Amino acid sequence: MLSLSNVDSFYGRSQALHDMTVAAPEGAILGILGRNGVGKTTLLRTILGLTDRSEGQITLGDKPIARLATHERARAGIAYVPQGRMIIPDFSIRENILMGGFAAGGTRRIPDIVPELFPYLIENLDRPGGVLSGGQQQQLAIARALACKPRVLLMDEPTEGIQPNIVAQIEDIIIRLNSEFGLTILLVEQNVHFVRRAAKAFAMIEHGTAVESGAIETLTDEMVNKHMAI
Ligand SMILES: Nc1ncnc2c1ncn2[C@@H]1O[C@H](COP(=O)(O)OP(=O)(O)OP(=O)(O)O)[C@@H](O)[C@H]1O
Repeated sequence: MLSLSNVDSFYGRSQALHDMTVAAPEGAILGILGRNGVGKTTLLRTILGLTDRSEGQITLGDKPIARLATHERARAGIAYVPQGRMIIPDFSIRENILMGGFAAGGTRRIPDIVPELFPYLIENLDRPGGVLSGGQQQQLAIARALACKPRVLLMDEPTEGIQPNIVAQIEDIIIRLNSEFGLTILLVEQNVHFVRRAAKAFAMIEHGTAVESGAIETLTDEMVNKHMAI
């Protein structure tokens, strides 16, 4: 279980999270929903210690991690698949994947799970990351995160900007990472239909705080219309 309790988080003097309390059940997907700019990315960045300052409790299992450096949180088992994927275009696929291992100080090898999930990447290890399609870059960003052998994956809008016919493949990978490989996943996602299909629990974010949360079956259309309609 990864949980945040009464967390405030800041960029300079600007407060982006307010009294955020949210929990991802062990081995489950937590869907994180809300309009643009409400603090979903900031929530993931706060878990990794990537905002300027935060207060409150963050625990992974029974271990408090809020005071740890970012690399120590990675070593504790948290990996990040950021919005926009952040592939290094001039690095090869191999180099992009191995960077994830450096983040956690682990072994400098491609994890066994990658060939099983992403055969295309393994067949093209020497190609530069920059020539890949959006969907292939998303696969690469996920493979890079897996290289630090995480227990928990933080995924920020993994299907955003991906060709519609490839979106279902990425969604299936996310579901497999959870159901077959047991990863706990915090999934920021605009596609409510996918969240309902994949997640066990949800948190609806508004103004930097969780205004609704619970089992996915309790996410109503009224909540979606109230907090996500533009
Ligand atoms: N680096 C930063 N410096 C200062 N303010 C920031 C920074 N990043 C985000 N913010 C502010 O924090 C608030 C939350 O932004 P955040 O990106 O977390 O929202 P979001 O829900 O992920 O939105 P989106 O769906 O557009 O990514 C916004 O008001 C935003 O302007």
